[in-house]
Amino acid sequence: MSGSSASLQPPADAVKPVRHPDAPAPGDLLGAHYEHCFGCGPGQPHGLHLEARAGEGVALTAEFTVQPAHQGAPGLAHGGVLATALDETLGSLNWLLRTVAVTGRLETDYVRPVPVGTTLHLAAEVTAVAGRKIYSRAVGRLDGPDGPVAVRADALFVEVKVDHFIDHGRPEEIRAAMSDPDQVRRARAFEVNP
Ligand SMILES: CCCCCCCCCC(=O)SCCNC(=O)CCNC(=O)[C@H](O)C(C)(C)COP(=O)(O)OP(=O)(O)OC[C@H]1O[C@@H](n2cnc3c(N)ncnc32)[C@H](O)[C@@H]1OP(=O)(O)O
Repeated sequence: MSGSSASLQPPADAVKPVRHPDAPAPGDLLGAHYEHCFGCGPGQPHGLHLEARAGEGVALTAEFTVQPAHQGAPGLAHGGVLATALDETLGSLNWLLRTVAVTGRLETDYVRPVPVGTTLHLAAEVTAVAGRKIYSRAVGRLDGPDGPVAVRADALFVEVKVDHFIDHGRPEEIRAAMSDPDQVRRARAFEVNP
């Protein structure tokens, strides 16, 4: 059974998403947007280390291998960790739009358990944009990109200004991220907002 709530249905005036001309080429790895991101950052020993790769249009694929640190029930991935994998994958789509946005709503269907050691193959796309609202969906499969569906999500991201992070984040982390020598990571976090 599946079906997302009314607030995840794009309104009548929603438009198709437009891939930014400077978006990474299809097949390119996106890389981590922040060293300490629990979803993708290399500086998080127990993080997901999710790797996303640009697709065609405003779509991408990602992979995440479930580690022992990600268990909920014995030998199985924790549901919150799987939601994180979906959130991170969906959030990465915003780099293809060159929009800074945060998750407003994330609805997840858990279809099959995901064992430790499994690589989850995720695919996500933006379906519509309405003003600051970005509608997207993702699916995660076992055993390969065409394997059985394990998880699904529909989401609404909301575009924010860089002030969102400056106003709400801790100054020490904001300062460190702003002085990250990796220009792409800096741009993804702070410099792409109009
Ligand atoms: C820098 C690179 C980032 C890469 C991210 C990687 C993946 C990780 C993604 C995340 O996990 S982000 C962290 C988790 N999310 C948050 O911490 C967000 C916390 N929430 C907020 O900061 C605010 O609630 C939010 C910015 C989402 C919205 O507040 P605003 O005051 O800016 O907007 P507003 O409340 O006016 O809502 C704007 C529109 O979105 C709609 N909306 C907002 N939240 C909604 C919601 N939860 N459900 C449905 N609709 C929602 C709202 O109804 C409205 O629709 P209309 O324009 O049609 O009136």
